[in-house]
Amino acid sequence: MLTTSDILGADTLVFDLEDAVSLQEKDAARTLVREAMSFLTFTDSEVTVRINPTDSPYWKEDLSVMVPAKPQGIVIPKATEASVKLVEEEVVRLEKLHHIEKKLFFILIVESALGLFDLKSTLQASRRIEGLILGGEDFTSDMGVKRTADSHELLFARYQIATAAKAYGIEAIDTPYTDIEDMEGLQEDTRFSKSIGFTGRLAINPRQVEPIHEVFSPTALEIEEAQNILLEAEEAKKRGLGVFSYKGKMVDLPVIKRAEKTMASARKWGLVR
Ligand SMILES: CC(=O)SCCNC(=O)CCNC(=O)[C@H](O)C(C)(C)COP(=O)(O)OP(=O)(O)OC[C@H]1O[C@@H](n2cnc3c(N)ncnc32)[C@H](O)[C@@H]1OP(=O)(O)O
Ligand SMILES: O=C([O-])CC(=O)C(=O)O
Ligand SMILES: [Mg+2]
Repeated sequence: MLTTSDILGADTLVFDLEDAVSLQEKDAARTLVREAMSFLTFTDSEVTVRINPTDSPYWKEDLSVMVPAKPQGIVIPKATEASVKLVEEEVVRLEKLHHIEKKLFFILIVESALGLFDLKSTLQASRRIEGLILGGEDFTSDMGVKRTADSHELLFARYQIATAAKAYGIEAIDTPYTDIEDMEGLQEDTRFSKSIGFTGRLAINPRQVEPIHEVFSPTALEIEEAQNILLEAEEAKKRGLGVFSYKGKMVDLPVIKRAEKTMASARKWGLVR
């Protein structure tokens, strides 16, 4: 999995030292990831490492082995204000020790009821935070509820995470879709994620990468609509109008800003120049 990971088309890779690794394999996994990072070159995807949580005996060793291997980011699971501060303190120490100039970024996984409640102070705990992930499996386990196909048990958490990420100008990344056979279900559920403000989603299997990208990239129709709105807005501006109608619907500044965001996203995806 490590050796082929760079060609899977993911924006960011997460090499996992946490819950996908059994307790007796923790040391071996750490060594394996370090070796992979020293021998392989990663050109198509950013590389991050998910360390173990700060209430486990593994996280310090994870950092002391991984920071010198220079991933671009660290994924902090079971994130709280206290755990983010602990990780940052240790990362700062290790970056100094190894004379590493480029600062690692953090992506947090929020996956407990308390974690969700304390989001604001957690997000204020470090300036390195670039993304927020909902960890749906741990979250429902902490809540003592079942994970269901329609995910109603995640609704409140999903809205909270998407809104908090937006408030702090960082990426909102949705929990993985765990049925790796159901591509239609993945896309339908991911369309919902996008509709409430998520900007990306974790993939647990290579087959999920393309369907997720398809949902998050703007459609041809969305691009055409945004282009038309921006053209009409130019015309309206010339006529001194702050508000006008497009296809019978009101267009004012927020709508124009949304069209600009769609075009920026389309450019980022390479869909327009
Ligand atoms: C709740 C949480 O914490 S989720 C996050 C932690 N969990 C994970 O990261 C799980 C990652 N995913 C996996 O381990 C696997 O995809 C499983 C167990 C879900 C399914 O495994 P499989 O049935 O073997 O998957 P599948 O048959 O689709 O694998 C096809 C190929 O993709 C590779 N592959 C599968 N998952 C991944 C992955 N996450 N990353 C990179 N490569 C992968 C397989 O090694 C296989 O490669 P090969 O053809 O060269 O042998
Ligand atoms: O990070 C992930 O892949 C998701 C996770 O931990 C969880 O759902 O508990
Ligand atoms: Mg988890």
